[in-house]
Amino acid sequence: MPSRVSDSLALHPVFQHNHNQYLDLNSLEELPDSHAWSSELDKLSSSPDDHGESNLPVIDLSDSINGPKHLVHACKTWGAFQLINHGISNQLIDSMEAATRKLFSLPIEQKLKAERQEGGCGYGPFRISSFFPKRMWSEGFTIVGSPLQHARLLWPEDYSVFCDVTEEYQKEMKKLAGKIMWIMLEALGITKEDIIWAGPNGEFEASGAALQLNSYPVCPDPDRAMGLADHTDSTLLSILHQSNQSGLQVFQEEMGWVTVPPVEGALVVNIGDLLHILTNGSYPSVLHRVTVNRERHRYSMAYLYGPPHSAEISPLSKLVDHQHPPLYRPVTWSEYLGMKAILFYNALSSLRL
Ligand SMILES: C=C1C[C@]23C[C@@]1(O)CC[C@H]2[C@@]12CCC[C@@](C)(C(=O)O1)[C@H]2[C@@H]3C(=O)O
Ligand SMILES: O=C(O)CCC(=O)C(=O)O
Ligand SMILES: [Fe+2]
Repeated sequence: MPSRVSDSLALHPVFQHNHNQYLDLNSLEELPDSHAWSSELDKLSSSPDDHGESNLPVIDLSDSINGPKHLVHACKTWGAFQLINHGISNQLIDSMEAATRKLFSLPIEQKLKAERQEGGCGYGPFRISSFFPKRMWSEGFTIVGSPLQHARLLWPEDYSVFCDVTEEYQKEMKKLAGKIMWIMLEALGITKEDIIWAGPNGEFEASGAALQLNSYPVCPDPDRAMGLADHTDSTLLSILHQSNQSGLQVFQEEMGWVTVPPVEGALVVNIGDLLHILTNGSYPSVLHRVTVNRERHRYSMAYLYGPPHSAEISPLSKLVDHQHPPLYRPVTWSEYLGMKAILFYNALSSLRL
């Protein structure tokens, strides 16, 4: 069987890591015991289940004939795909990646000035870290709305460049996410009238989102380290840019862990738990994780897209009948994020009817 942390954690104890003792991962020549995952996992990079290359479909958004049907097929079979010709300019993506690199290259003491507090925005380990006995080989920065408050702490003289690029990036990602949502939903026969919270024009104006910037420094012992442990996103969908270094893997029932190599100009889209609920399981959320390497520092930017925080999400009535009863009870995004923080791998199944 493929190595999944979810398989080995029957119970989900919450580990209180001492994050006051931040380690500067960029300066370590050996893997400290606090970051050595070998006892929890099979070898990460040389697992026989890792095919080493991606079969994740590459979808061309500019192909109006075949694009939508390929996209929908990818959602049903993989829960993820790579998207090309998506309309987001290379220049904007490059600027956002440059801002991400600039942020993580700050000295650790400086980054800690913008440390994330309980579940909010700012610099720190992944929110799911407390479910694991070992620490991950990564650092993150979470942005919800404007990063102004934190950017001011990081660059007192020069925060506007970071704020401007994140604002523009989030604006463009929001439009793209809405577009992808409608391709997926229309294929299931869903129209604008079926989703009240999509707003009068169906533009998902009030949708919620977070922008998660991630850094995975080079690692002295990558086979025993974990960049980001396996998880599903608590979103409708997530749109990811990865720098030119592989590391992301998606879990596919028949193949195990499959590496998603960076494809020039492509964004990786993956289905989250809320779209799984909304579509009554037609589009399943996908388990994914990140491995690390000893050659190149890897960066990623994940746009985590969800419904308005207080909208009740439940299986769409058009997708439900006698043969297909609703599989999940209604839940709001806020409520679900709270559940994920306590139940983690069991959050989705706890909503099963
Ligand atoms: C909107 C959100 C999804 C997220 C929790 C958050 O409030 C902001 C950070 C997101 C993230 C990114 C990395 C993986 C993840 C599981 C985590 O620990 O923080 C996701 C959360 C999620 O999707 O549940
Ligand atoms: O870094 C990556 O490739 C994946 C990041 C991710 O899964 C996330 O931020 O939710
Ligand atoms: Fe993720």
